[in-house]
Amino acid sequence: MGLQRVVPPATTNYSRSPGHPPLTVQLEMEATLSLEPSGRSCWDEPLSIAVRGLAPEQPVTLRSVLRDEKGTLFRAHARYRADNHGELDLARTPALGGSFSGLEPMGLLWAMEPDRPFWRLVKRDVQTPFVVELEVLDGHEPDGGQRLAHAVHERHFLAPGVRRVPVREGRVRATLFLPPEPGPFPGIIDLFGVGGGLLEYRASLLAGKGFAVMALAYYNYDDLPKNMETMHMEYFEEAVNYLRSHPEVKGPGIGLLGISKGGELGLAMASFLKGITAAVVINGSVAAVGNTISYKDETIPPVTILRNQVKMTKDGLKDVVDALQSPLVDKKSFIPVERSDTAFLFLVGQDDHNWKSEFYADEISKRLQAHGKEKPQIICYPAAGHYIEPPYFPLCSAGMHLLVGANITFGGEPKPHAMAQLDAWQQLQTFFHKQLGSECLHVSPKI
Ligand SMILES: CCCCCCCCCCCCCCCC(=O)SCCNC(=O)CCNC(=O)[C@H](O)C(C)(C)COP(=O)(O)OP(=O)(O)OC[C@H]1O[C@@H](n2cnc3c(N)ncnc32)[C@H](O)[C@@H]1OP(=O)(O)O
Repeated sequence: MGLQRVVPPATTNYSRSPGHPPLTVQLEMEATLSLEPSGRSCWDEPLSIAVRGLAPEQPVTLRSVLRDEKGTLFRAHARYRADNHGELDLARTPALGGSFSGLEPMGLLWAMEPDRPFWRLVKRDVQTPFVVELEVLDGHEPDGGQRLAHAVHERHFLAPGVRRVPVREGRVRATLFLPPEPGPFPGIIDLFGVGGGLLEYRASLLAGKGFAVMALAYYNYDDLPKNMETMHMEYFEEAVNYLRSHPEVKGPGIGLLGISKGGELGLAMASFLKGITAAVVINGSVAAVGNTISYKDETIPPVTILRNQVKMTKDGLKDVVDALQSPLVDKKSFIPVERSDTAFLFLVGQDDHNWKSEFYADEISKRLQAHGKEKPQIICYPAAGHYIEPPYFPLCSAGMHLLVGANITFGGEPKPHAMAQLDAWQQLQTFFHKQLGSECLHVSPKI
């Protein structure tokens, strides 16, 4: 359902000839809220949102809400004023304040905030959509005005025709997403970070862009280890071999995508394992952190934790950005990236407070070049934090860190972080299409 009824009557003055009093006509206009595409769309797709049938210059408030699968509500609102024709198009009209201000056609999604502190928007079951409710209220009180129009929109994580295949092969625990037939498709392994489990939403969205993407669990899932102790590269090697030999995956090499701890593991895979053509690392570390990485008879020990460097923010959160020893000091913890022939793209939030992502990317670049390897591409996003997600996920700037055991700041400002997510999503697709030799699909960079 894209649009719905409503309304109080709008009053319009029609001036007749000079000398006659104006004729006042009561027009029974219905305010409508329309979304394009209507009814449903993919989570990473931009939406056109417009309201029609308002009075000229009418002040209104737009509100959005969605409920996550654990029952937490995420909400945003913004104040607007209709134009002279009683219309409001979020692509042309700036918000006057609220959860965001200025021209933000998708602000009602990316600026959402949870009603539960330190809660992050996570999609657990990609086979169901998030249902977003939007409403238009009369006036500028986000909680007060009469409801003028209302719409319900489904945001899906599986594009039409994308296939979801659970994988339980040897030790590998994963879910493979395949684009609509026919293949073969460039293959990518997708890794999340500390917390473990099997998060599928990024892989499912990316499969909608023409890639065979395997979301790979590595701990705290099914019969995998409950905790991260030693990360054995042999497990990841099995996953790489599985994907490379899949009949719908195009060879010869595959891609890796990893965020945070998943980025660190991606780097280790690209350093130790064969068959990895391209890797995108989102805010990853070049040092082993919190656990040992091992492959055959080699081990990379974790960097030292500098507990006395944990700071407290003015909001009472821990800031751990200085709490890891430099891998230039703890040299044995530096992942041997110089062994890799993989093409790298580093996506860096310059306000990452989890760890020093920009420093790590620069050190990797220096190390690769010093060994005659290809210079990696590094894209830095000012004021973006640690959790660079697919487009329109609201910023999670603080939350429980399972390695620290306390709420920490992850950094980032909502607007620049949202812009970073949008750009990063385009950049990584372009990079993978180029490196893995597929045709570049058209993607429109709009927020
Ligand atoms: C003083 C000492 C100093 C030491 C100084 C050390 C310095 C140290 C430097 C930094 C070191 C960085 C090291 C790597 C940095 C990363 O890797 S950052 C993390 C990146 N995270 C990811 O990529 C996501 C990974 N996955 C996940 O987080 C999990 O899959 C999920 C999403 C929580 C779901 O897992 P699950 O097992 O199904 O979750 P569930 O059983 O429902 O809940 C588990 C816990 O998570 C919480 N949770 C669940 N869903 C959510 C949600 N949506 N939002 C928030 N919390 C949630 C629950 O409340 C629950 O907490 P408890 O009740 O147990 O307290």
